[in-house]
Amino acid sequence: MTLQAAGRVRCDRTAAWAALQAHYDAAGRGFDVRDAFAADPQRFGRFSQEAPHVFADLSKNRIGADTEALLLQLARECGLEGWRDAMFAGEAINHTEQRAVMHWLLREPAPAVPPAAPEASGAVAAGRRDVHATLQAMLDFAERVRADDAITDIVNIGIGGSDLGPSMVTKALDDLCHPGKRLHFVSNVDGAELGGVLRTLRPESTLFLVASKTFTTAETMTNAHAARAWFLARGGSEEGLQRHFAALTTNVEAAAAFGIQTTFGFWDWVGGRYSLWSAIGLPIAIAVGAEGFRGLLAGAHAMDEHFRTAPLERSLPVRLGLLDVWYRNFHGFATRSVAPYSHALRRLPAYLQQLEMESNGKGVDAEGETLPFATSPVVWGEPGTNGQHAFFQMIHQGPDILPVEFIVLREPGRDLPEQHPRLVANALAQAKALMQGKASDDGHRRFTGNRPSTFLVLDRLDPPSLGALIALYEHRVFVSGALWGINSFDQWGVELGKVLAKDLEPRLASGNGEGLDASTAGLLRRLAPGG
Ligand SMILES: O=P(O)(O)OC[C@H]1O[C@H](O)[C@H](O)[C@@H](O)[C@@H]1O
Repeated sequence: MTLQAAGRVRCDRTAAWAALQAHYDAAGRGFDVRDAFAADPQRFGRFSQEAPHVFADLSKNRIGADTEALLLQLARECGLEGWRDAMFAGEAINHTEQRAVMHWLLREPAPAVPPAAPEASGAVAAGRRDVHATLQAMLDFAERVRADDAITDIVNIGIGGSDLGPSMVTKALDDLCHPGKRLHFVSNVDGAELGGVLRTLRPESTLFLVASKTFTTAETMTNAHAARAWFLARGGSEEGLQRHFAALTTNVEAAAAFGIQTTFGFWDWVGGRYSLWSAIGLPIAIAVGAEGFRGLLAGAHAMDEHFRTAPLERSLPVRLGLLDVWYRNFHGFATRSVAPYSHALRRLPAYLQQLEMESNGKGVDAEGETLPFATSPVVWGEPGTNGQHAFFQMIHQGPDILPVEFIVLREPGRDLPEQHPRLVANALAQAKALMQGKASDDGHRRFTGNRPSTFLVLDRLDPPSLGALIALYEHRVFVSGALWGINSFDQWGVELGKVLAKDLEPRLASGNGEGLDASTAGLLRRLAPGG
């Protein structure tokens, strides 16, 4: 599909792009947030945004009202609204795989009366028919596992999108998790991970969930076969396998061929990194129950509606996505640090790395043409306050500007709530220090300030708020990807390494480097047994 056919215009081909460059040269480069606050008493209000379950303060960023106006013009000229509507209409916007992109459909509330006639496009109507029956079956299964005292350990075997979302969410909602169920996430093909978990388990009290959209991913299949062998070797029977293994996949046939009968399916229009809302979310449903899982979906749906209906200038995903474009393409800031001031959200940076960098880490536009500008920032981070005692030195005083995104909860979690004010004060202090800086005659003690940050606030870390936060990030990635003119929904960049690994593995035994480049051949010899 050409950009033009899709009603899209690549950002660098718009009038707004040139206007933004001129604006950057004239005012953006030298923009000082401290001066902007002094000049505009309304700045906090102007650059903060309420969205469902999430409040955002963008005012400590290097943007003025004129910057945002031009960025909004850019969004309109790029056809963002039409592209967003195409996603919500179920069009095959993932054109390199000829797939619709409808993770949002998984979050729609069940219709009071099932729709008789398809009122939307074919893909949406078909999806709507399937989603709720599958969801109900999965949630019923989750409730049965929760009620089954014989099952104490649930092992999710999956990688990438079949691991990061459920792993992050179950940690985030730990306060609400079933106290009698231990959840384990095994992703790496390094036997140390599965081996370490299996050592703590007994087959009769363990449920394995084999989570893989394709059911072909090498790491997951290797671990699933090893788990099955372990189960059978410890006295488990073939019938027992049926009670102790379930599959979460779009490839029901492959799961059956593996020997698993209990399968919860989903559809090719759910991208791996957007799949925690589907059957891939089963570990979440087991941990927090059907009601909790529905709460997660409801929060995400509220954010979907915000993204779908709010005018661009009041849309939080749009404002954040535009800021990303401004920083990446005009200021040249190459990274964004994510700093959740919440131990529970400690895996959010890892989750966002896949969501953002696998979606928008592309070097060609939708037509395959090489892009003359940068795309996804490197997303990285650690929970606060830990990061403060590690890399914040560089964020405060290093020569690079590293925008930070703080995520703060108004209400404390269950444990030691009296420590919460100290946590929150630290987040506020860091954001303030980054902006304000500190003058000193001694260069070592000088803080230049004017270092940008965004501050996201959730009232509490409950399923709806977390669902909304994740959906916010999904849509923000959509926005910047739309402007860059790329396909945010494929991931061809992960394929080459998979193919080469298949060729290299058998060579490891012999050290045979024939036909390989000198470096790989040399390493292979060094790594071969006795090398
Ligand atoms: O769920 P699976 O099919 O096993 O895929 C797991 C992961 O591996 C792939 O290589 C992709 O890079 C990811 O987008 C995907 O989430």
